[in-house]
Amino acid sequence: MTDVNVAELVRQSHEAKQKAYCPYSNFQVGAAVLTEEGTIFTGCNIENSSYSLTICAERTAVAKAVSEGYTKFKAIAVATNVSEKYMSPCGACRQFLSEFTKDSGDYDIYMSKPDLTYDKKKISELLPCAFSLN
Ligand SMILES: O=c1ccn([C@H]2C[C@H](O)[C@@H](CO)O2)c(=O)[nH]1
Ligand SMILES: [Zn+2]
Repeated sequence: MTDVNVAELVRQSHEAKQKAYCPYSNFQVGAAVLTEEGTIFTGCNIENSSYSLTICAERTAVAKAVSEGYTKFKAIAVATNVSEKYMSPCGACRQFLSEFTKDSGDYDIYMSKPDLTYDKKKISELLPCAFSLN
């Protein structure tokens, strides 16, 4: 079991934000997910000219982790350039992140501002009554 270095996870989410492919919204988002084993996977939002095909940063990071064989998460950090409030994930991402509470337990999400301050919540706080087949 790995301890969470929150400052490092938040820092990596902001670094990932720089890779955002967002020519339509110019709204950069980064994410960094920490696995139970201690590996960090990062991701950014990836937009598309067919707008609805856009992939959010949170899902990019989790897809990278899962496709490398990691499904147990301790925490995920999300970064934007918004300094007025802590931005929380969209509904689709909340459901996507909830899926992995089955393997991980109810893990933490750190929503952060550009100054690297953050708000911590549980995935279940963001999406109570998540859809689940079991
Ligand atoms: O949870 C979210 C919500 C939005 N976005 C991205 C999608 C789009 O590229 C931009 C503006 O909505 O932000 C994310 O990456 N994560
Ligand atoms: Zn999303």
